[in-house]
Amino acid sequence: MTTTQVTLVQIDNYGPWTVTPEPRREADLQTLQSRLYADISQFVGNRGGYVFFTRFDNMIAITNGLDLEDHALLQESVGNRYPVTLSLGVSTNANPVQALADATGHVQDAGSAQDKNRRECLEGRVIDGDERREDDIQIAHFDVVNATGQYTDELNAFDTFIEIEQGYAELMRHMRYSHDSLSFFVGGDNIIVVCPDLTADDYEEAIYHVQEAVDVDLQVGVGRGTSAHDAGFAAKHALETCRADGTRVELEWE
Ligand SMILES: Nc1nc2c(ncn2[C@@H]2O[C@H](COP(=O)(O)OP(=O)(O)OP(=O)(O)O)[C@@H](O)[C@H]2O)c(=O)[nH]1
Repeated sequence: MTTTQVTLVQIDNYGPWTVTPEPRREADLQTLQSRLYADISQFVGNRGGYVFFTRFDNMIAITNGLDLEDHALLQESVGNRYPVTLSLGVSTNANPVQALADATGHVQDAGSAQDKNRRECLEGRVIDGDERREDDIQIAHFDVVNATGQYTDELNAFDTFIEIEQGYAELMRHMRYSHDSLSFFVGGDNIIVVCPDLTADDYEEAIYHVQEAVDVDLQVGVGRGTSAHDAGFAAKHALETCRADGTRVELEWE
C-alpha cells in the first residue's frame, strides 16, 4: 500500500508583499517565483523528492525521504537568500489527496496566508526512516500521443497550448475526484500524477474519459518506488514502453 508524504510550501504573506509599498514590477515577481521554484526543486530533488510549482505562491512537494530537519534547512536557506519566507505543512497518508489536505490544514491552523505574524511555521509529521517501503509512492507519467504531429507542428503555439491545457484540466479533475490522485502539468505535453494503489483498469478508464470529454489522446507509464524520484523514473521507463509498443497503459511492475 502506498504511503505518500506531501509537503505544502506556502510563501508567507506574499500577497501584501507584492504590492508594498506599491505594486512591484510583474517581470520581477515572475523572476522571483521561478528562481524560488528552481531552488526548492533542486533542494527537494537532491533528496529524492519532487516539487510542483502549481500556483507558485503555493507549491506541492512529494517529500518521502526528507525529515523535519531537511524541511527546516530549506526554510533557513530560503530565508537567508530571498526577500520572502516559507511556511511548510507536512503529512503522510495512503491517499495523496488526504495527505495534502492534512498538510494544508497544518499551515492553515498556524495562521492565514496573509497573516503578518505567521512566518516560517513548520508543522506535521514525516515517515519514520525505518518504515520506508519500496511501494510507498506510485507515480503515473502521462503524455499526449503524438503531440508534435497532432498539435505542435500543425497549430499556432497558442492553439496547441489550449489543447494541451484542456487535456490537463480534464485529467486533473477526473484523477482528483474519481481516483484520489494529484496531477501536475510539468511542461511540454507531460502530466505527472501522484496516485494511491490504482490498477491498469483505472488508468484505462481515465484515458477513455479524457478522450471522450475533450478529444485529447493520452498514454501513461506507471512506476512505484521508495521516493518520488524512484517511482517517477520507473514511470518514465514504462512510458517508453508505451511509445515503443504503441500501448496506452504500462505498469512498470507487471
Ligand atoms: N517534463 C517533461 N517533459 C517532457 C518529457 N518528455 C518529453 N517532454 C516534453 O514533451 C514534449 C513533446 O515530446 P514527446 O512527448 O516526446 O513528443 P510526442 O510528439 O508527444 O511523441 P510521443 O510521446 O512519442 O507520442 C517535449 O518537447 C518536451 O517539452 C519528460 O520526461 N518530462
